[in-house]
Amino acid sequence: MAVKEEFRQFEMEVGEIVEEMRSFTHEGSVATYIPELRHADPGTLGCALYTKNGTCVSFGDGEETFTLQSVSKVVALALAVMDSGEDQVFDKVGMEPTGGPFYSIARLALMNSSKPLNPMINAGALTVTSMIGGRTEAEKVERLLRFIRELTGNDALTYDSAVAASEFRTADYNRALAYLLKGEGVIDSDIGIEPLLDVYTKQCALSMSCCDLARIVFIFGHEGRSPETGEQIVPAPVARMVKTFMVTCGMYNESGELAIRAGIPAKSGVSGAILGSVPDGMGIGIYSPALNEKGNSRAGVELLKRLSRHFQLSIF
Ligand SMILES: NC(=O)CC[C@H](N)C(=O)O
Repeated sequence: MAVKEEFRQFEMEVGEIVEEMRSFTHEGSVATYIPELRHADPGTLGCALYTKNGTCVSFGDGEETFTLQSVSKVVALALAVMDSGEDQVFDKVGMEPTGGPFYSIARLALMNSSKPLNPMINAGALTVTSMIGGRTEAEKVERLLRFIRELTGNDALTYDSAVAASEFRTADYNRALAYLLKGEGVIDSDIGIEPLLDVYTKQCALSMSCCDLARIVFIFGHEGRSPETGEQIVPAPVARMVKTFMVTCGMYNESGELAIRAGIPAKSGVSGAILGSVPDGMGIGIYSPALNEKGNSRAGVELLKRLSRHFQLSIF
């Protein structure tokens, strides 16, 4: 009874915090460079917590669905390392934060070697996606879907084809990056660059709710094990590596500040999705599409900071 009461109190406090943070949605704006994303309602703020006893509780607009966008980079990284091996992946992609924006071409072109600095920027993510197992575009997409369904426990999960097509049509920066990387021999995708962009845009368009998001990150926070069966979905060292990238590069050039102010390994996407991992604790999934100037969810970042302060969730 006491535990139940405690949990109810906890739920109430989180609910209040979410509603308090909603005011920050007015300070951001929805991404428009992927045309389909501009339909999102900027006032939305949802959150879900996947807790240790295997239940998921959602708050605010937590039932809404949205696309992963760059949050998918953590999923793709785990999968590419599982499929192609750590050595192969990090032969092509570095491990260092950039301090620059996620889409930067200039940095890549100006470096001595065109090896992308890390897997969380677009150049690195395109390279990582090329190393997901599968001989054809369809096989790679299938591989991704199988993995994401395992991570979320949601067999119906798929990508939003309108968002994927919208990004594929307008992906000029990513197209430029991918061809540059191919020219430099970093990407040697046997499926070709256009099919690779097709896989990448479908990966970014994987569509889900905050609870799905929270379950994914819960698994990364629990050494890669399924919350129900304990089965190893992601090898523990891979889960640890992914979380470390979340701390150093997950929020792009806001990663340092978030590490100090929240101390929660997190990854964001331009849809306004954020996942946060509290080791041995909750998986946090957030959705709020109004973004700050760094491309991170304005209210989502505030919510993470506030949850961390209130419940003392910093890993440091
Ligand atoms: N930061 C992001 O979420 C970027 C993802 C988006 N699909 C892109 O490649 O531009």
